Amino acid sequence: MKTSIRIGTRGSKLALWQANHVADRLKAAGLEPEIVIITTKGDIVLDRSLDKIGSKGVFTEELEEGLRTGHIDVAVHSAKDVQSSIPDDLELLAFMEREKVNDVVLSFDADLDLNRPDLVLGTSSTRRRAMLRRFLPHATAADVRGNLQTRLRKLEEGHYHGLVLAYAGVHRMEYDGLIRHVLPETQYVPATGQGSVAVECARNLEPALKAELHRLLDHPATHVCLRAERAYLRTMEGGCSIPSFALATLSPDGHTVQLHAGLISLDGAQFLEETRTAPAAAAAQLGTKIAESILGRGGREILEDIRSGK
Ligand SMILES: NCc1[nH]cc(CCC(=O)O)c1CC(=O)O
Repeated sequence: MKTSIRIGTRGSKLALWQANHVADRLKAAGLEPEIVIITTKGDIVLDRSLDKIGSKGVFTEELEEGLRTGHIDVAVHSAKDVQSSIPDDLELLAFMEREKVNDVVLSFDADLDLNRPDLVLGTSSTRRRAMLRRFLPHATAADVRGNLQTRLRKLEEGHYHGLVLAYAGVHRMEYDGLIRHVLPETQYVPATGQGSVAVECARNLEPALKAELHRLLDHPATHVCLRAERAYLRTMEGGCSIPSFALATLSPDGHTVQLHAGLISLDGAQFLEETRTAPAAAAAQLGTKIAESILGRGGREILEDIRSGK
């Protein structure tokens, strides 16, 4: 088995944190990781919101090409940014242990009151925008793109009172001191995969190496949860551009997976959600079942409205 591993990653600070997280694990096991930075379309196109760039996998395509050519051995992504179906010649070899899943509100105002009538919150996600319309209808959601550092700068410049972000990224960038509110995950249900790091490789990577990387990096409990959430998203046929949400949890004995998932209309008026449990071995079927149910209960019409730009 070869021991030098080329780890492909985007160049943002969060992406590099994730890649270093992987590299540290591999180093501790006696492997020799090397980090290779690859720029993706999502890093270049910053003047349009993500749902308007159009193609799925805006943060992953160039990395996947690197896996195919052998330029890199593994690609590291935020699990949330990985498309629900990946190409046949590639595979997700590990989902790393999940960080706390909540969304949080950051502000330079230590006393930021979410009930102030003129509240403006920065967010780039359709899911968060729709949830804000539902749970904080007086608030204005301002679109914000760019990496976390850019968003923080815009917050500092006063473009909005607060910024809604995933706790995971905030914590990894050590911005915890700016967290003013932790949004409850029962209302602001996170996006599929939020808080976990995904490791992808070519299907034909050396089998012994693949097995070793899986053993060193995969967190089985997180993997089961992501299997349920990703099956849900796959059946929803959505990328990061639809306001769907999914959060799975595994019982302490590891036998039962619970999935809370759904879809919210852009205006926040319709909030379709469902929670069910299944044996851990049936995690994927659970995701598919909930998605089919949500689609049948009006989800199909919500997606149609979004696609036709209503
Ligand atoms: N879509 C961008 C993205 N991808 C992963 C994270 C945060 C960290 C994570 O959930 O892994 C973020 C930023 C955010 O949503 O605040």
